[in-house]
Amino acid sequence: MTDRRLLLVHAHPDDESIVTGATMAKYAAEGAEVTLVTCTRGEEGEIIPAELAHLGSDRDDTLGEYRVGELDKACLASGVRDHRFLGGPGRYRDSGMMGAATNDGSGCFWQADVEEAAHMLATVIREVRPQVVVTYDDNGGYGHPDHIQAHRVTVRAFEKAAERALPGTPWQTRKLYAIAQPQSVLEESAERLRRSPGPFSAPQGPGDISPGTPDGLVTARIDASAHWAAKALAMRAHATQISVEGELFALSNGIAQEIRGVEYFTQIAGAAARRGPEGFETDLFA
Ligand SMILES: CC(=O)N[C@H]1[C@@H](O[C@@H]2[C@H](O)[C@H](O)[C@@H](O)[C@H](O)[C@H]2O)O[C@H](CO)[C@@H](O)[C@@H]1O
Ligand SMILES: [Zn+2]
Repeated sequence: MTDRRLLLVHAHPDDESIVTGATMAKYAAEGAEVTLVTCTRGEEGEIIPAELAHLGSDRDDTLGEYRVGELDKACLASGVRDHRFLGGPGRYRDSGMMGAATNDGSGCFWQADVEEAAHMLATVIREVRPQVVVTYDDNGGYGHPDHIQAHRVTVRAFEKAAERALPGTPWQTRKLYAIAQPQSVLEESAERLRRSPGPFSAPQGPGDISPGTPDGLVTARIDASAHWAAKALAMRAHATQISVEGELFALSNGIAQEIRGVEYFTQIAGAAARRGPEGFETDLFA
């Protein structure tokens, strides 16, 4: 089926591969049109390779441009052929972690006018006309301001795109999903990693990885295990942010995580889902 269109909204170059890399690769490989919208260029990120430390915001401040190149390679690995930056490259700057002074920067995404940003995103939605849109939950997954803002902007854009008051042809996306990490999955993963963290530090508990999603809120389980290698290759492309060793990875905090081929979602708006015998949807387009 070639008329399936999936649009994903992520905060920084790296998020798309870490939490939805397998799902994107699966649907792209199956012939769906996959559009990725990234809200910032990740200018405030930490840098893992010492030889690239000069790119940092406290030195050359060229990490954003460098991460655009990393994202291009990651999209090639996952088969994503349509990528946009919200408002164009550099329109919104990475806000830094919650509480950082950079949260107050006038051009950062956390300070964006949500209506204005949602209008930009609604324009993309009306152009792409996706049946399915994916972004973060209202906590942004783990409380990063850019992730929280991406959720807010996407929810508003989902509504705006369908509003007749907005000039142009309305588009009602059929289903809106938030990325989920079931707490039971995180607990099992953290236990395995506590025993075998590879070359990284062992998480002390699931909370070292993510707050996670209560299992009862998870509505879709996408088994994209066949596309695990594409996800791992895409994650390797983000070398300033992610270290990959075998089936494990770590962000700049050095804490071991598993590269998972099964990814989970919570439907937050749209048509009622048809769940399978295990209580999950197994196809976002179902
Ligand atoms: C996955 C993700 O959202 N990464 C963000 C995040 O990066 C984290 C941040 O630098 C934190 O201080 C580290 O401990 C952690 O290991 C990093 O993953 O925030 C960055 C700044 O906003 C952002 O650029 C990066 O993409
Ligand atoms: Zn992020």
